[in-house]
Amino acid sequence: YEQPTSPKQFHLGMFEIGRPLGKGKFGRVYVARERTKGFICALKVLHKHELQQGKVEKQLRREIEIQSNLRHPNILRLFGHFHDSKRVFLILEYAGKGELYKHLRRETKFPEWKAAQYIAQMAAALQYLHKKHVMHRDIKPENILVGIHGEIKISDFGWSVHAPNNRRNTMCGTLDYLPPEMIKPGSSDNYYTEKVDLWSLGVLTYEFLVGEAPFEDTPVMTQRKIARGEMTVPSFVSPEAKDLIKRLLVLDPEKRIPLDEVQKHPWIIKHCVRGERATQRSSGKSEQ
Ligand SMILES: Cc1cc(Cn2cc(-c3c(Cl)cnc4nc(-c5cn(C)nc5C)[nH]c34)cn2)no1
Repeated sequence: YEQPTSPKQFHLGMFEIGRPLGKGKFGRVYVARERTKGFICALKVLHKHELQQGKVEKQLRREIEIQSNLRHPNILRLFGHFHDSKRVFLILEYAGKGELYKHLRRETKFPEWKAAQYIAQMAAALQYLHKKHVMHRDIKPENILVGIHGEIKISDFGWSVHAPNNRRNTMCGTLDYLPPEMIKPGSSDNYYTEKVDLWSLGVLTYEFLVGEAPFEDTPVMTQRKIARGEMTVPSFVSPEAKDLIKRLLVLDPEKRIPLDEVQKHPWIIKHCVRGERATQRSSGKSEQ
């Protein structure tokens, strides 16, 4: 389908609402078809009173402002938004294979070739974001969707901001993905930059390959392990993958491997080179 022209005003009557696709903290997502052109999208419906109670209106405004200006194959498109008396509606790109974390839970962990291709796509999307001085700040499997061709799409820019950010924001949800600079209380220059996403990329790489996050523990222990960078990589993880994880999970944000080097890392090159072998491997035809 051609993507919707951008009429200034969208409204609910323009859409035929289909089955619910999922639910989040402040609402639900439905598959929807835009009536005039038959364009399929995902309609995220958020309830205003819940947004007010959760004090997340400003965050939603930022999510809309940031995500509607992004154009990248590994970032979920936000085509538009509208509201009625009780609800806010986000018109989002429909990701044909759904939520990545459900695939990860079902498969427990990903084979190295799949994890490497996902991490290469994440690095490309983050490089695009960081060039625009946007940091996502909430990279985790729950905020990644899978497109119809198996490509991944970062979604949920509710925590994204323009870098650098001097304000401390109370984060909710899992601590697992937080970098040390966001949990260390009272560090003098308690500002952080887009390098927070490099740490989260390291946590994501680990979780794709191991099936659990590297610092997973009780909240207190998790914070302590993160602050000390204490984690062990199981022996079944290849030395190349372990090397990339270790270069991302560095306490000093300035010493984390930059995204352009992530994309040239031996583990990424080994699994993502565009040759016949790589495609054979990814279809599982050749030796693993
Ligand atoms: C509120 C709220 C719910 C969620 C989580 N969530 C995201 C989706 C979703 C989006 Cl935003 C876009 N495309 C999707 N495609 C699917 C899907 C496709 N298949 C075959 N199965 C599913 C499920 N889900 C999509 C749904 N829930 N975030 O905020």
